[in-house]
Amino acid sequence: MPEIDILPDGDAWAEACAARLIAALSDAVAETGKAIFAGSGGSTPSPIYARMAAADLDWPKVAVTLIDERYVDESSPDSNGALIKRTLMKGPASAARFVPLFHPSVTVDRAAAVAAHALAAEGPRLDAVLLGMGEDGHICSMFPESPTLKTLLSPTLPPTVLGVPAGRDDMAPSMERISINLPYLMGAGRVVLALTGKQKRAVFEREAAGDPAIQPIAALIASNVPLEVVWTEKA
Ligand SMILES: O=C(O)[C@H](O)[C@@H](O)[C@H](O)[C@H](O)COP(=O)(O)O
Repeated sequence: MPEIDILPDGDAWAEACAARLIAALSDAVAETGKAIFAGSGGSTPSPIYARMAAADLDWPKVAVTLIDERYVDESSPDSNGALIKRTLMKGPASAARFVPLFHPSVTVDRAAAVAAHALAAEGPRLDAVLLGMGEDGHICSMFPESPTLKTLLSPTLPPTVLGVPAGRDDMAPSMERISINLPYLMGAGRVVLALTGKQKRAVFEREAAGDPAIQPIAALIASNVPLEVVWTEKA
């Protein structure tokens, strides 16, 4: 079971998450002249993005992408691209370059293939990743009941981006999605899993002890993803 870093309140929690991610990006810029950040959607990351946006970083050298996206363009309220542009890429951070996962295409799988190509062109690894977790235990678009789950969790594939079909029950996404796979997380510099609330902590502890073949959190742990879990009770 990975250690959970427990923060006293929402401010300290958001600050701790942002500081870890910014440190990883800053180290990557110093070492390689560039850095890649992949962020989550959902409601959890906004206060973290607000703090990252205020950080002193060489933003023109940073590429910002997503760990997953709904198959919608940025005019949709469900677009993670629109969310990250609005909450992270503002002020000095607007000088970063956005690498979308959504591309208009005939099918979600074709769009994912275009995204995989574009992301591979940015470099072999993500320097900093911010993950959120749903109360069903999903991270990225790795949903318990999705037919794409096994492929997304295969540790032996190269890092890539895959299309995820919509499903009918609560354990599958309600819309088509696009997601990075487990090997992208295995090769990442730092991976912060930002959690809030008693319920998510209980889900995390249950999932961590689960089956790596079908439970994403267990798969991350089994594959030695450099996971840093940062929790506070109330954000
Ligand atoms: O929805 C998304 O874009 C992310 O793919 C998803 O993994 C998210 O991080 C969790 O569902 C948690 O969402 P909340 O932060 O809203 O609880």
